[in-house]
Amino acid sequence: MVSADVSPAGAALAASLPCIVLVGMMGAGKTTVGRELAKRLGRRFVDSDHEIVARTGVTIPVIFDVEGEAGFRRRETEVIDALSRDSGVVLATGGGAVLAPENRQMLRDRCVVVYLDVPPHTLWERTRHDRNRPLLQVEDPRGKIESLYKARDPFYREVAHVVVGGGRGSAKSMLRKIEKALQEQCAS
Ligand SMILES: Nc1ncnc2c1ncn2[C@@H]1O[C@H](COP(=O)(O)OP(=O)(O)OP(=O)(O)O)[C@@H](O)[C@H]1O
Ligand SMILES: O=C(O)C1=C[C@@H](O)[C@@H](O)[C@H](O)C1
Ligand SMILES: [Mg+2]
Repeated sequence: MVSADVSPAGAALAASLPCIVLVGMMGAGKTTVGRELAKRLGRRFVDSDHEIVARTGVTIPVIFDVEGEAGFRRRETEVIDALSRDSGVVLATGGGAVLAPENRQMLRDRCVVVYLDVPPHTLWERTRHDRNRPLLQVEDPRGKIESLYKARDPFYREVAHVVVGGGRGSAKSMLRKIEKALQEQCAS
């Protein structure tokens, strides 16, 4: 179903690209911007975290409590495998989706992958009051974001076809940058 927000340029872009995937750290805006991007392109929006919650019927913190991070990662791989087969979606991933080599391979092979590169201090500002991210429920969440960013940035870059920076900008400005980068990607 094509929404009223879809521009002719957006529709043309959507038609010429496979599954579009957003990767990046917790708080990078994958869910927020991904939902808007899907509207602009007239695509269905899917989110691997939301799908895991829908399939299990419990929250992500509960999955981490019961099955540990390893259990959550197994579910994440299953869901990414299922969702990335649909070439007509915008897929927002969880922040750790790039950790498994098989996930990186699937995403890189099947999709156009966009890395939202947002600096740690901005990530911290956006996530500091949120209790829904188990990896940040530690004594020094700010330091944890910095170390996760350092460890994961190479994986995000490895899997990405396009890197969009400028995390201080509004969600709207991120959206514009992504659309421009995707248009360039299409033209190349
Ligand atoms: N460009 C932006 N400017 C300001 N606030 C933003 C921007 N993008 C997202 N936010 C806000 O930051 C918070 C986190 O955003 P969001 O949930 O989209 O991140 P995410 O990348 O999906 O994180 P996760 O990996 O945990 O799912 C939300 O409160 C959202 O409203
Ligand atoms: O960065 C991460 O490892 C995570 C990010 C969230 O999107 C969730 O997928 C979960 O909280 C783990
Ligand atoms: Mg999200």
